Amino acid sequence: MVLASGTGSLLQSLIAAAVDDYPARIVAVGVDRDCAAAGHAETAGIPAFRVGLRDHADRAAWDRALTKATDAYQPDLIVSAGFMKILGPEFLDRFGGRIINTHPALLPSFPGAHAVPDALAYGVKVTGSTVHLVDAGVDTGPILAQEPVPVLESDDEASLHERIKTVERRLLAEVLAAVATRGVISDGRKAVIPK
Ligand SMILES: Nc1nc2c(c(=O)[nH]1)N[C@@H](CN(C=O)c1ccc(C(=O)N[C@@H](CCC(=O)O)C(=O)O)cc1)CN2
Ligand SMILES: NCC(=O)N[C@@H]1O[C@H](COP(=O)([O-])[O-])[C@@H](O)[C@H]1O
Repeated sequence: MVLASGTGSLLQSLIAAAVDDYPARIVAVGVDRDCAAAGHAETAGIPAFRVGLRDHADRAAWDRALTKATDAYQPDLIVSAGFMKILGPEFLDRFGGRIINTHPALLPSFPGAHAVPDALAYGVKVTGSTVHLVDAGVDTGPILAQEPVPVLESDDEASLHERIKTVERRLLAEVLAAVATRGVISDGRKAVIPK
């Protein structure tokens, strides 16, 4: 199960990876808004659903609806691949420990929805990609994998973000396969994928 909100290039990379003997299958795609990611799911013949915040009375109702829509597919794991909403307590109660997120920075640096422009504005020389378990905080969950990405003098947000995405597309597929195959051990702060 993949959650997305945007252009869906990371979703596309997971669709391309999840073939042959890859140890995971994408059972559905959930989005919170009309976005290209939903189109990629349709093109690939993968069921997709939309649970928009504005379609619900409040955040709790949205959380409940997203949980119900996701539960219908009985996913073993959930991947947040550019999903731009903070998952709420009902969703975390139901799927906690089984939600993987990819973040375009080296957490704990630059959490939140604007990591790439924040890193550029700060002037860091190295940023990167983080894959982590999702918890109730914002990008505070136990880290599963990280990889550095250099920031070039010539970079703008688009060029830097694309270079980070190139790493994310590979790293996310690798981490998902490892967790699907060997599971993950976490004490809530640190996480280890057994060898
Ligand atoms: N409970 C959690 N849910 C999610 C996490 C998380 O760490 N804990 N990670 C996000 C993905 N993400 C960063 O990697 C992220 C996405 C969005 C936001 C955010 O502030 N969203 C705002 C609305 C922004 C918008 O609608 O454009 C919000 O939810 O109010 C922060 C971090 C996936 N979910
Ligand atoms: N904080 C969440 C966040 O910024 N997520 C980021 O959204 C992008 C989605 O790319 P895509 O739409 O091309 O798959 C990815 O870089 C992902 O790390």
